[in-house]
This record gives sequence, C-alpha cells and structure tokens, in this order.
Amino acid sequence: MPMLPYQPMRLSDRQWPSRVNKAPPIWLSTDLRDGNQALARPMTIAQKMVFFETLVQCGFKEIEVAYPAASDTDFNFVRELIEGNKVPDDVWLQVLTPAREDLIKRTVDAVAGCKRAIIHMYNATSCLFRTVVFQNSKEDTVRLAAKHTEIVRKLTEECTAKHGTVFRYEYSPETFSQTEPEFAIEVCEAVKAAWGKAGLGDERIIFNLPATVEIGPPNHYADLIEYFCRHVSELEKIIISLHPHNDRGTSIAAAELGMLAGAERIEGCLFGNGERTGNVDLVNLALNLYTQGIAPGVDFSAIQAVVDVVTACNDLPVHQRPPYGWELALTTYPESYLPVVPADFERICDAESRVPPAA
Ligand SMILES: CC(=O)SCCNC(=O)CCNC(=O)[C@H](O)C(C)(C)COP(=O)(O)OP(=O)(O)OC[C@H]1O[C@@H](n2cnc3c(N)ncnc32)[C@H](O)[C@@H]1OP(=O)(O)O
Ligand SMILES: CC(C)C(=O)C(=O)O
Repeated sequence: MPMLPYQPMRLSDRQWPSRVNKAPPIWLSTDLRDGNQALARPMTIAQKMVFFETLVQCGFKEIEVAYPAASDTDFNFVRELIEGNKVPDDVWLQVLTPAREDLIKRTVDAVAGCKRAIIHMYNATSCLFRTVVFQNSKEDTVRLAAKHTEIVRKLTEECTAKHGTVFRYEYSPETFSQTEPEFAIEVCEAVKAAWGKAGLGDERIIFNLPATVEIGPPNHYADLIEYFCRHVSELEKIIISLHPHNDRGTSIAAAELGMLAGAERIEGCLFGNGERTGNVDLVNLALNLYTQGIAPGVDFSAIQAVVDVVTACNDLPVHQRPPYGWELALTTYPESYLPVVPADFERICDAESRVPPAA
C-alpha cells in the first residue's frame, strides 16, 4: 500500500519561482559533524585535522567542526584546533549542542579562546517528536528552546569576558520541514527574544531550517522557507540557513529553490556525505553556480586533492558519476561523441566561453 503523502502548504502567491539566484550562499561545511556522525568509523583527530585544513584551503569560512559534548574525540579536536593555532582569523568554528545546560557548558568550554565561534543549538520541534518521543507540549518546547538560549547567552558572555572569543548564535528547530510552519516561527521568535541581541551584520542570529529527513518535493520546502521569511519578524536581523538532507534524492533542488525563497546560507557536506542518503552536496551546489557565471566563493579547482582527502577521511569512495566531481563525470561512450575525461576538459572546451578553442 502506498504511504501517506506530504501535506503541501497553500502559498498561492509564492514569489520564488520567478526569482533567479545571483549570488552564492554563505557556505557551512558540516563534514566534521553531521558527515562524521554518519560514518561507520568516525574520524580520528588526525583525520579531522587534515579534513579541516582542506576545507580551509577550499575557502570555507564557517566550518561545523564537532559535537563536543558527545565525545572526547570531538572535544579534544576542537581544543587542538585552538591551542595549535590552526584556525585562520577569518574562519568561524561552529559547534553543535542540544538544549541541555551541562552539554551547552561543555560546548562553550570547547571553543573558549578561539577567535570566532558559532554556537549551534537545536531541539526537536516537529509534532511527531513532541508527542511521541519527548511528550512535550508546544509550550514546553518553546520554553525549552528559550530557556536554553538564555543559558547560551550567559555562558558565551562569560567566555567572551574571560577569553575574548566573539560568538554568534545559530538555532535549529529540528525537523523544520515536519514542523507546523506557524509553530516553527513561534519557537524562533521566542529564541530571538531570549537571545535578545540579534542585530545587523555579524550580529544577525542564524535560523537554520533543516530538512532533517527529506519528506516532500523541493518546491514544498521552498514554500515553507518563503512562508517563514515572510512571517518572521525583523528578517533583516536574521540569516536564514538551510540544512537539506537527500532522502528523496532532491537535496540540490531543495537548496537551490530554498535560496530563491530567501535562504542565504547552506549547510552540507562535500560529495554529499552525511546521515542516511547524505547532506546536500556542497561541491555540486557550488559548481552549479559556477556554470551559471556566479563565482561560488569556494574553490574546487584542485578537485582530485579534495577527493583524495575526503575518501581517506570518510573511508568511503566518491561515486564516479556525480556532477563535476570524479572520473566519469565528463565521460561518454557513444561512438558519435568524443570520450572526454576531466583532464581534457580545459583543452577541448574553454570553460569560460563554452566554445572549442582555436586549433
Ligand atoms: C539530526 C541530528 O543530526 S541531531 C544530532 C544527533 N547527534 C547526536 O545526538 C550525537 C550523539 N548523542 C550523544 O552522544 C548523547 O545524546 C550525548 C552525549 C550528547 C548526551 O548523552 P546523555 O547525557 O546520555 O543524554 P541523552 O541523549 O540520553 O538525553 C538526555 C535527555 O535530554 C533529552 N534531549 C535529547 N535531545 C535533546 C535536545 N536537542 N534538547 C533538549 N533535550 C534533549 C532526552 O530526551 C533526554 O531526556 P530525559 O533525561 O528526560 O530522558
Ligand atoms: C542539528 C540539525 C541541524 C541536523 O543535523 C538535522 O536536522 O539534520
């Protein structure tokens, strides 16, 4: 018997279909957190270090490096990054924490002394989680998020006073795409009020709206994002971030349509690693922009070296046929076509002009 379908939202005056993406998003690599927690053998500190250095070389400025309260490996990795002066001044270290005081404290302790840090807190807001897993009412759920946001504020302010670390705050209503749209806004409004210092520029609060499990088509996700952007207050003080997973195989479309709908920031992993069917593939997304004449702001020109690091650290192969990425991406075999391998690409077709260079 077929499963029950998703419930589309009625956004008849949606604006996103007629928009065109003209700028890259703010990129957040979560390879070292969401990607790592999906591996049969999580990365060692040495592997995380090599991966981090590769991400920095590619140009990522925001990197979710750990879930420090979940394991000593993750906590100690963050300390090594900071104490070993491995973090460039313009890179923000992001760390994930649940909404629990002791775990928030451990998380803030992990990043103490680094120059710039983003504390990312999440709690479950979807109806199924509220009623079945946590048996929390809507009010309990809002109270939990607001109370722990106040704790994040207090602990980060103390840390700034003691160590000079500059903090930003990210909040994720978990399984946003399965949360009632009005309720997701209600929780985020309470979080913004509890944080109390959302402002402009680097003071913008980040609301990350995850498709924790991709349950509907990408146009549905885009409608949810546009609805959120239209109804949340003080949008100018908010960065709308997306965290698409790929359960239906449409995470790239979800991210691209979500950007049309108002998102400015994308969280994902290189080559689509991540829980179950993966997080959205940041290489694919960035190079899609590149082929539309938009400088993506991250550099995958040394793609082979990136593939080597990712496969070694994840202990997983990169598929041979993803767009752009690997051996067969530009290869075709029909007799009427010229078989092309990536190394020949520049010679055969000038990537800028799309015309064959003069003989
Ligand atoms: C979609 C995602 O990827 S989200 C991230 C998923 N990854 C992880 O959670 C990392 C793995 N987690 C862990 O290793 C553990 O949960 C730890 C180490 C973080 C915490 O371990 P413990 O202290 O044993 O906490 P545990 O997970 O049992 O939960 C403790 C309580 O917090 C509650 N809780 C769970 N998640 C949250 C949350 N996000 N916010 C608030 N409370 C939460 C639990 O329901 C439980 O409640 P109870 O005490 O009333 O039963
Ligand atoms: C913590 C959140 C953002 C997450 O990883 C998810 O929802 O997939």
